[in-house]
Amino acid sequence: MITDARVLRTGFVPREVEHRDAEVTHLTEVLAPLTDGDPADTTLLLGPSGVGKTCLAKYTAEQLRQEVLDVEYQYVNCWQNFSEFRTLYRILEGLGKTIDIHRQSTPRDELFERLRTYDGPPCVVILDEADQLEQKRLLYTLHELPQFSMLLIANRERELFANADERLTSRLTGCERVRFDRYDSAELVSIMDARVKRGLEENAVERDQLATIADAAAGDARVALSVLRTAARQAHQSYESRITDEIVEASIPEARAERHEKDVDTLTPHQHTLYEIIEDHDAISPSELYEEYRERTDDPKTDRTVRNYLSKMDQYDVIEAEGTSRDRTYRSVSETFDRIE
Ligand SMILES: Nc1ncnc2c1ncn2[C@@H]1O[C@H](COP(=O)(O)OP(=O)(O)OP(=O)(O)O)[C@@H](O)[C@H]1O
Repeated sequence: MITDARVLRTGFVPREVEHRDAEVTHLTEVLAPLTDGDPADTTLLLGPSGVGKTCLAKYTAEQLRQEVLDVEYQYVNCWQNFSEFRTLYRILEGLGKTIDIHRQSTPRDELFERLRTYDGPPCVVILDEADQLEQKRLLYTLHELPQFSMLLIANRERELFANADERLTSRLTGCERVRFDRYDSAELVSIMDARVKRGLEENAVERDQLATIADAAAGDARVALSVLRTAARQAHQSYESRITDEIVEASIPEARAERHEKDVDTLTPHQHTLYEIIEDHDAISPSELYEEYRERTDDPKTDRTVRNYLSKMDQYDVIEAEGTSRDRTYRSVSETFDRIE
């Protein structure tokens, strides 16, 4: 059944991306100055979840690295490395510049200094979920340094600029933007089909079944591939020679639940506390939520940071099993926040 499990994994960067020619061309043009040794403009990649922003950023940077030997790229997920120190550390670590740096005691300015004095090959820095960075000074610094070219990935521009000061906002408002729309069903089918050809035995899944998965995924390739992976694994474990319709039907909620669990695993301790409070209530007002969070936490974040977390959590309701109370709570909390803003 499964001939190459790697190609079904979420983090897999395919050799060819499907249906994103215009976006690939745009990004390649943005990065073109690097082929002559010049820095590229800072670029924002914007769009909802699962539309290929991360995949295309990595793919284009990889293509460039194959074309120009003397170029580096570093990828950091700011959702997991939300503090300035952690993101800086990850970039320097990738560049082999963290010798002698102690996570507890090295001052942040020392890390910034290492970034400024970096004299290796030009480097493309991909900051995924860049809106989650708590402090945005790092963006300003990277934007100013000619050794680095930044690709900033976020769902919405508004969140990316949320706690940026005027200096940074004025720098970034003029930068390049690549916008991504949701896929339609036929596009999702061909994204899955390319993986099926490389990762599953022939005739393991029918096109109609891929269409059913695509409809359930509602434009999100991450969800579509996750359902496909769950179905293939299920068929494999049941010694089926092909994926049955029943397996497809069962895999849709299962993949959503699995995805949700993984998302919860990636929450930071503060985000986790918020998540737990929301879980404990059928509905909760933003002020009650913030109060309870302050009570449960020794070093609470500001109200604004908390709102930022919540708007991020709101995304999970898209992939959450339909109609659970948690789902509704997320929606009501973040909608209320939206109304306040
Ligand atoms: N055009 C494409 N061709 C092939 N695979 C794709 C394409 N778009 C997305 N994928 C695959 O779909 C999955 C989700 O894509 P990706 O992580 O790039 O989405 P995203 O827009 O960055 O979403 P998120 O905001 O949730 O991180 C990945 O496994 C990726 O490889």
